[in-house]
Amino acid sequence: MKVAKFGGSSVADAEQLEKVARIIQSDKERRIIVVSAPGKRFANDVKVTDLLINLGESYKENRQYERELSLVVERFRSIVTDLNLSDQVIDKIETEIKNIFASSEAIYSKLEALKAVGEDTLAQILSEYLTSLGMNARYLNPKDAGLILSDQPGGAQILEESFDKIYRLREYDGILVIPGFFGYTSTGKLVTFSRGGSDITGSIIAAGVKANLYENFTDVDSVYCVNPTIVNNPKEIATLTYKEMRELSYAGFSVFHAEALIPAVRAEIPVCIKNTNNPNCPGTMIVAKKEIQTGENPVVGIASDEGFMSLYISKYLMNREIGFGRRLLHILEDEGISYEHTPSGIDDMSVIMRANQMDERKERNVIKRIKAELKPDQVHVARGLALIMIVGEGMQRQIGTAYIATKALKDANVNIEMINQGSSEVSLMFGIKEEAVNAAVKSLYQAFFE
Ligand SMILES: Nc1ncnc2c1ncn2[C@@H]1O[C@H](COP(=O)(O)OP(=O)(O)O)[C@@H](O)[C@H]1O
Ligand SMILES: N[C@@H](CC(=O)OP(=O)(O)O)C(=O)O
Repeated sequence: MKVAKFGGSSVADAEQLEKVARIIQSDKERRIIVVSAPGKRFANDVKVTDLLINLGESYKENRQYERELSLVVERFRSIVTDLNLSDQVIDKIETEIKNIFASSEAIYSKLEALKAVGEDTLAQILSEYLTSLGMNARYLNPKDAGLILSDQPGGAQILEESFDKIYRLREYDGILVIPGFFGYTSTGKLVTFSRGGSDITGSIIAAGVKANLYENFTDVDSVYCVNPTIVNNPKEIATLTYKEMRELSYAGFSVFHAEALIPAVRAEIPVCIKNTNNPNCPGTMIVAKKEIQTGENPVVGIASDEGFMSLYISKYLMNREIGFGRRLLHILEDEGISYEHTPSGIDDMSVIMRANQMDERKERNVIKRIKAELKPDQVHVARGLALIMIVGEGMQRQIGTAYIATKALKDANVNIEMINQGSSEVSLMFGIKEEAVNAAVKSLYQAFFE
């Protein structure tokens, strides 16, 4: 049995959905289908999830929202019309959205429910379309599929008890179409994963039913060794290990959600990234282990991501002060801030975190508390930081990777603000200024792959 997830680009319009139907039809093993909400049809288009978020913002701020609502409805209407389906589902969307607004739930719960309308509607449309083509397909709500999630709106996580129920989906002999991106808490409240989270739903379902393969259909032929929007026609990656992909997706390979691998890894389900627009292309396989041939490039990929900041603290004799790091991290914990890395020296320590977690108010609080409680010699914040991650299991055995990387950065005239080698030696990370990212990535690509 295979679980196939189709991303926003694969379900963006009727033409894409026709391709999706052909892919499902061409392999009887594709029994469970997970879908995103319609994504962008062209460069400046707006994803349905973003249309829903805009609608929610207008509602929350008591503004007129008829225009935002009609953008959502019209997007689905054109799909339904082009696929020659009944427009029953269109009437339902409007009613459902109005019911969400009229409910007595807290505003944040209403906005969560609203965000899920894109996936939920598309799954119903696809199921109806597959049925119209003579396939035995059925829409299944995530609650009925057994997706029980933690109560963390916009960042929910799967609860262990879900998996036994999901396993029972194997018993159904037709095709199940399940909306991605959301599930329910044990008290029945709808919660979403973080953005891009349909990948996570697919992985959970694949792990739950113990699928032979989790196929993740998107709009590129494979995972490339570097972001294709930075380097033209980069090399394709045929096989990656779970560990490599986890590092790369965390560090900016947005083609696959960073949290989506974990369920598949635990159940040892291989993952294949494939192109809906070119389904005969083999794509990229993500597996538990791979043989590393002698002479093979130790680096498989170079990922980059922007939007980080660092909090720098220095204090003479910090190394002698027991509990300094713990107290610093505790201050961040109190403000609800998670951190990514903590490079440190004898008398100084930096905490690297995503900048969107710390607005000006939080920054003032954090600095005030650090000054009062830790009495540092210096404390300051630097925004506009980008992280570049060089990844490859082969790096464990290869001498000179850091040399090649630092030379490439020097050749591109890029200043390194921070270096961190992961303990597993599978990744090497550099912190640089955001404006230098493209030049740095291009130079690193040349050094390792050309
Ligand atoms: N290393 C990479 N390899 C392939 N695609 C990448 C990589 N890094 C970023 N991407 C981007 O990821 C996009 C696919 O992810 P996404 O837009 O989330 O797809 P979907 O709509 O299928 O969910 C590609 O179009 C590509 O621009
Ligand atoms: N539609 C949701 C979830 C998702 O996975 O979308 P996509 O497959 O387009 O990345 C989002 O935009 O976040």
